[in-house]
Amino acid sequence: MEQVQFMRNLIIETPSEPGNFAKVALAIGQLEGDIGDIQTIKVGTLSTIRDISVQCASEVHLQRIVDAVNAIGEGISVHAVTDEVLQAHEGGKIHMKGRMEIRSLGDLRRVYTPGVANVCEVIKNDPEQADYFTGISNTVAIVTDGTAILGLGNIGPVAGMPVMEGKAVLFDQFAGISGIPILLDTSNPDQVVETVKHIHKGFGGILLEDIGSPHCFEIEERLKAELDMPVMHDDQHGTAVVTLASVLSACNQEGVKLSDSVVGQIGLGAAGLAISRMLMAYGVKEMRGIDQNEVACERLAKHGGTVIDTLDELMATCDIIVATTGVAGLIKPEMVKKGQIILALSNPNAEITPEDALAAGAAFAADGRQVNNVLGFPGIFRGALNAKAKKITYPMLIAAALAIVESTKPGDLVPHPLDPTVHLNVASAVERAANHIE
Ligand SMILES: NC(=O)c1ccc[n+]([C@@H]2O[C@H](COP(=O)([O-])OP(=O)(O)OC[C@H]3O[C@@H](n4cnc5c(N)ncnc54)[C@H](O)[C@@H]3O)[C@@H](O)[C@H]2O)c1
Ligand SMILES: O=C(O)C[C@H](O)C(=O)O
Ligand SMILES: [Mg+2]
Repeated sequence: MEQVQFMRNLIIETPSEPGNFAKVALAIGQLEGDIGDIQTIKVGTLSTIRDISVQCASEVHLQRIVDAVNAIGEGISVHAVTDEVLQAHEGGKIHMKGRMEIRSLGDLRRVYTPGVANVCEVIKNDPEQADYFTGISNTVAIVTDGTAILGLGNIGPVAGMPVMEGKAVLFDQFAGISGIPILLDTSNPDQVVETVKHIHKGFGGILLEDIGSPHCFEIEERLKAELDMPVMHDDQHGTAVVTLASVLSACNQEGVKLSDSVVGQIGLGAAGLAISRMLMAYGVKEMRGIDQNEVACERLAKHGGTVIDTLDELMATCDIIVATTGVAGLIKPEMVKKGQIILALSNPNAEITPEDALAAGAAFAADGRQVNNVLGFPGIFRGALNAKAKKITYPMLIAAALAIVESTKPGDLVPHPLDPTVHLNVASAVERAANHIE
């Protein structure tokens, strides 16, 4: 047999009758695939689905095994071949779970009818009691139309669901917030605003996620104006907060002032424009920017930035470079200026890897895995919800950025996302800013 090199999991459906799994095992075994763990995912009356791990020698060997299983016929088929990342997503990453266990009829009557009716009456007579007797004030809608999923582009809301589930897991783990994905099948600002307004009563806040530009700007502005609750487009402001924090940390460590620095922003979409606006508001000496889209460039100019004609010119004239284009490898090592700070933030793949940027002479370099809005949005919403804030204001965002700077260890650009103190510090700074406490 060829040398064993890797393991894959095959999701295989068989009719729910004895003997069918044996046929699958035989087909795999005859080709010298080595069966490991077997997990039954679903048992239905008609068919059963199992996750079978198989060690294979190569991709070609794997394909032969898949073909052999499919060739059995008789209702047996391979639905998917997964790896460890896909496996971590099987069944989805989130699940709505009760906070009470119902063990007795007494419990049932307290948690459900008739007891619950009294709670409904309490809330009917004083709607603010919903803050105490429901989970609404601790629940945030994660709303996407799927038009700018990471740097993958307009792949639709369903394909973007793994990102939204990921944001929900981060909300839960870092801020104790229930995040509920809402997938919209429209990008029309009127319809998005109308839909979110009609569902907002079940939520304490709205996180807009991976909604592309330019429609994201109108959607966020209108929702902020029309709803009395925290609304934030993560890719704009969550990213801008974390970027400001990392730029401040880099400047502190280099002994330079942001107000003496020229910053170049590559990509002026949702993330890029918000980063530019925040850095300008924070007093950067000059904000330069470039985008392949003329309207995006005009937006930067309208907000006081300088549009630059070529990427080479931008790279050659700025002390700090931030890139949010979604285009992997856009920045070539030969474009990097010695001593530059380079934040290439596109996910899943950066415009230049930190290793390449540092090797080319950058003083500091990071990518979108390190400088990531995960450092911002959980704590920002925790703080806003704690303060019962009606809006997420600019001072709250600046407070969040400064809390991230304070949580950063010397020598680092940003804190470790698994360091729970950063999320607590951001939450507390945002809550204080919302309550105008210095
Ligand atoms: N690290 C983070 O926390 C973080 C947060 C938000 C977004 N991002 C990343 O930033 C990227 C953009 O996200 P977005 O929400 O701003 O998307 P977007 O679609 O709103 O903006 C992308 C912009 O880049 C421009 N662009 C594309 N190719 C270009 C090129 N070759 N030269 C110049 N401009 C170019 C587009 O015209 C557009 O204006 C994504 O890859 C996303 O993963 C990272
Ligand atoms: O999702 C992330 O990892 C960060 C950001 O929201 C992005 O769109 O890339
Ligand atoms: Mg995003």
